[in-house]
Formats: sequence, structure tokens, C-alpha cells
Amino acid sequence: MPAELTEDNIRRAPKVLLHDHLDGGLRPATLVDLAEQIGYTDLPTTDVPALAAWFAESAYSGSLERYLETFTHTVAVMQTRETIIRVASECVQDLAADGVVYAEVRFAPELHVEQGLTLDQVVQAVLDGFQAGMRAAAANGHPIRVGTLLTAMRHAARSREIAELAIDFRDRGVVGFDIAGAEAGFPPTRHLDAFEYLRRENFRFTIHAGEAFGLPSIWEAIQWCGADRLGHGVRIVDDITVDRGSGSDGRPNLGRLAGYVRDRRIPLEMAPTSNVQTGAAASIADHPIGLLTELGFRVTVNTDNRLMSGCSMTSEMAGLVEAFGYGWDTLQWFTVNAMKSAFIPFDERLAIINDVIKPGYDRLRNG
Ligand SMILES: O=c1[nH]cnc2c1ncn2[C@H]1C[C@H](O)[C@@H](CO)O1
Ligand SMILES: [Zn+2]
Repeated sequence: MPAELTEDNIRRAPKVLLHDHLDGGLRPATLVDLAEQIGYTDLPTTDVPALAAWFAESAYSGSLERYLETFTHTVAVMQTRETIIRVASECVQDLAADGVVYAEVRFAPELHVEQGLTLDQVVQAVLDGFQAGMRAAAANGHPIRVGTLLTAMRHAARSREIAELAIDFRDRGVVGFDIAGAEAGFPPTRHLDAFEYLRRENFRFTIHAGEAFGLPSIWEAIQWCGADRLGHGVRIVDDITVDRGSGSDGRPNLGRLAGYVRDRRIPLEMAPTSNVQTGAAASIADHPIGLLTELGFRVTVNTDNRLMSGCSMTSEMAGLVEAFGYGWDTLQWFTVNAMKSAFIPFDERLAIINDVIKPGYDRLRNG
């Protein structure tokens, strides 16, 4: 008998997370604690449960721009080596306790230099925090591997510099690059120079695209910039039509871009709760992840911002199980999709699939 698809059992399943923001995943209690330590007085409340609720409510705005405003508070307390190390270490321990066995966590170094840290010092603090977190998680019986992605903010003009920073740290834990921030008005080609540089360096990157803006953003990210993966990519459904006219077979029809994304197996880093909060999807049940999974796109499940969405990998998967009736096979498929799409070397990805993911789901399937 397969194990029941309860939250407890889903937590036990090995999970892979490709899209998680360090500054979107603080523990509410840590945020209150750090604000008090450094004298930051602008938090909406210092009551921990009320603060958690404030984030979830404020982020539930239907607009990416308003959603992003909530990061002011988290970024404010991540301006010193000590605070960054604590946040990074706790992040890893929280993911491990949630059953995540491999994660790529991203952050924007340029947001953490307000009190004098250099970009190098910011990255080093995050890497040190991740190392500490991995040691603590392993000691706790939840081994996890974490790779780091450096993000450049799309409204700013530092992407080439951040791309060079990523290359500098490529042998010290940084495995990829990303751009994030408001999408409308800031197309990926604005940062073409950074992407072309990274390609010449044989480096890997993902681009937030098709979240708050539609197909042109996805098209630019893939065909101009050469993105390996799409952050969200939800709006790819705009290029899929279902002909319901008389004589039609009612089967979905993929446009050229959607066909390309599916055929090239371009990974979609989908984060259902976050997408509902920013208005990219109406509800979990209406989320395009259902159709895209049915059509065999390389779909992956992600948290995006665990604090703002009040979510975890377990809760996101449980939400999908409830909305779409998925079983262990589909949860394993999402997990293997994610592991195949990670930015670490092929042999290392394969080892995690064969030694950790498949045996983990086999155990759950066999009860
Ligand atoms: O879902 C998102 N879309 C675009 N930008 C985002 C998203 N989640 C977080 N960010 C931004 C806010 C953070 O400060 C920044 C770096 O993690 O990335
Ligand atoms: Zn994101």
C-alpha cells in the first residue's frame, strides 16, 4: 500500500528546490530578533505571528510590484556579515527539515551593501552561512546540498558586474545567475551584455520571465538571452490554444514558442502560491501548472519566497495534490525534473536522482 499523501508523508519525500530567494525566506522570529539587534524600527509589528500574517496579506496584492515592496524589511536586516550568515544558515536548516535534499537559493548581492559590505563580502557571508547550515542539517540527520545563484536586479544597471562576480565565485559554491525584480518595463534584453558574457564563460543562468509580463518576455529570455531555465514562465500558456470549434478534437495546440519550450525541455520554475499572490494565476486549481504538466513541459515546483507566501516545498506539493489529485509518481516526476535541471554537473545530478530521489519515492510508494 502506498503511503497516504499527507503533509507529514510529503515532508518525508526527497524534494528539490530550484527557485527560492534568500531574502524571501527569513523566519518571522529571526526578522524580529535581528530588527531589535540592529535598531531597525520600521517593521509593521514585532509580534511574530502578526508579522507572519502581515507578510502573507501584503504579498497577496495581485501585483508583482506591491509584492516586492515587502522585501524592504527583510533586506534591511541583512546588511552585516553576522546577520547574513544567520539568515543563510537558518534557510538551509529549514529547507532540510522540510525534506529538501538539493536546493539552489538566490539573492541579489547589490541589495546588501547599504552598510559598507563589498559585493565580495556579501557573497562570502552567504556561502559561509550555507556551509554552516549544511553542517548543522547533516548533524541533525537531514543532509542537504545547496548551490548559490547570484541575482541582478532588472531595474538597476549592475548585471554585468554581478555576472562577473558569479564567475569569480564559480568554484566556491556559486552555480548560476538570475535577474529578478519588476518585469514590466524591464525586458531581459536590457541585460544582454551580462548574458552574452556568461555564455562565453560557459556559465548557466535562469531568468524571471512570464510572471508579470507575457510572451515577449519569455521569447527574449530564451531566444535573445539564451536562458537555461525560466523563473515562473507561467504565461507560456498564452501560446497554447484549445480549439473548441465544431470538428475540432479539443486538443491543445502549441504555438511556435510554447512548442520550442517544450521540445527543448526548458525547465519552468513554477511557484504556485507566489503566482497567485502576484496575480499570475487566479488560484492554485486554475494555475497553468496543471495543463503544462499534462502536456509534458519540464515543470518544476518551487517556493519562491517562503516568508511572503507562508509556504514550504511540502505545502506547495500538498496544495497541488489537493488541486489536481497528483500521486507519488507525479511528485517524483516534478522532483526528477528539477534535479535534471539543476546547475551542478551531470554526474552529480544523476547520483542524487539514483541514490536519493528514486529510493525515497520507492519507499513511499511501497508504504
Ligand atoms: O517572484 C519574483 N519575481 C521577481 N522578483 C522577485 C521575485 N521574488 C523575489 N524577487 C526579488 C526581490 C528580492 O529582493 C530579489 C532578490 O532575491 O528578488
Ligand atoms: Zn522569484
